[in-house]
Amino acid sequence: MKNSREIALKILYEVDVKKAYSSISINRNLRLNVNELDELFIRELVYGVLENLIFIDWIIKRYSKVRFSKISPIVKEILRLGIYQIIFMDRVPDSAACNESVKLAKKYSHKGTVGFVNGILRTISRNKNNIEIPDKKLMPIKYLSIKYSHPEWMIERWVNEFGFEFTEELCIANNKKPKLNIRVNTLKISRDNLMRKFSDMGLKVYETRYADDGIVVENPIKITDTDEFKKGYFQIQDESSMLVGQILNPKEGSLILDVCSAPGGKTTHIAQKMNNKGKIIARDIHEHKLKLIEQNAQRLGIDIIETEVFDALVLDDDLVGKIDYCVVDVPCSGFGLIRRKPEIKYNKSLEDIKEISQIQYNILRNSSRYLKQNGILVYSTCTIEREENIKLINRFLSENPMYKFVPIEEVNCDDMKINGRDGYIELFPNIHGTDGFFIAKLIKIY
Ligand SMILES: C[S@@+](CC[C@H](N)C(=O)[O-])C[C@H]1O[C@@H](n2cnc3c(N)ncnc32)[C@H](O)[C@@H]1O
Repeated sequence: MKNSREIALKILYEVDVKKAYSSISINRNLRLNVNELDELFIRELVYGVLENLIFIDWIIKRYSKVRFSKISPIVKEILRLGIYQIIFMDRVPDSAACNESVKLAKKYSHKGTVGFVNGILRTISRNKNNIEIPDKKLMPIKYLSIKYSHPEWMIERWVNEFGFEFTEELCIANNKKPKLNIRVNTLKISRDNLMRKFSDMGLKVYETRYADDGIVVENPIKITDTDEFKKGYFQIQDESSMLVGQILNPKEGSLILDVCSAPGGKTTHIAQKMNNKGKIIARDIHEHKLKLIEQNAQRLGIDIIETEVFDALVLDDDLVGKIDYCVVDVPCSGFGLIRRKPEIKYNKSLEDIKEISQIQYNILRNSSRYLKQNGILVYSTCTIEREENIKLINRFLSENPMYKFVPIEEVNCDDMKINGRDGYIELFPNIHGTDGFFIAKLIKIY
């Protein structure tokens, strides 16, 4: 059987070389009879390395006699794991970190690399309190990039958009673990009653700040194994994403179109808001993902959702002018989710943002055509990139004068941190404690 470090190595290799998603690779590899303590250790190793990858590689480049590009992928992962333990994990003695890394090198690489791994890790261990990074004043972008492991192009963009201090706070928040948020299924139970049940189970819970249906769980257990989950009392969903249904605020009996709906977090919430009365057409381009909506809807006791495979980039003439509410939760760069999926930082480029924002615009333009007069459209992304958010909406409104913003009244705008009066909200992990998110609310006026 593989030990914890071997499993972490396998996951990191899959994420880096095979471009797997960390969450999917972790879940797949942890299915194999791993006990709870080992699971926590593996998660800490994997997320720790991914969160601090640029900093860790900076250290390798400083101390390695072999050029970084010449180090084989598997040896790189072994070094990264070793360095993470030495620099960030006080409870692992450096000697154990070195010895275990050497064992991995013996097993997974050729003999020649064993001495290399041993030598570099012991040198780093000796120098770990004197690792220099670029100067904050002289090279501010490089400083933030290496200290918080975000690519330079991303930092430069954010510093221009949000300023240096904000960007530093954002990077710090991006490297922190998010708290588990769940959405109460008010079709089956009230928030108070579910909180009481959770407290009785020994869970520390409190209400989400902005979302009416959300609960924060401080000390989660395997919550999807509970009877409460199986009975459909709740759904796992970040607070930011719950605000889409809250802001859409649909009337019972309406006809809703959700053009990018899988896996259905928002669709099922909207059905809940409609008291399971009316009809929701839930579309997505991927058939296998639509099955997840159907499974969730069944568990939650919802039967007003009809799923359909449909490409939102294609205009469906049959629905033009027929929809009361349209949800446009587009695919995006995902930079609001760095806390959950740190590899996002390294897998996307500036070109990807340009490309995805054109797709988003085309999806929005088609979706807007489905609204009746006075119909409402909510556009959302899980990114903080303004090119995919407010700049895109402003362009849409200037080219399509029959739509305008609707002031958002469904979220407490007296809270100075959130302002929806102009018809949109931006959420940031460093300010709101949520995923980075954008929601705009539009109406078709003629
Ligand atoms: C942000 S996710 C949607 C999340 C979902 N609304 C929820 O709350 O669970 C974007 C979705 O868009 C889908 N998608 C991507 N391109 C699409 C297209 N051209 N037409 C329809 N769906 C698309 C993806 O498969 C993905 O499920």
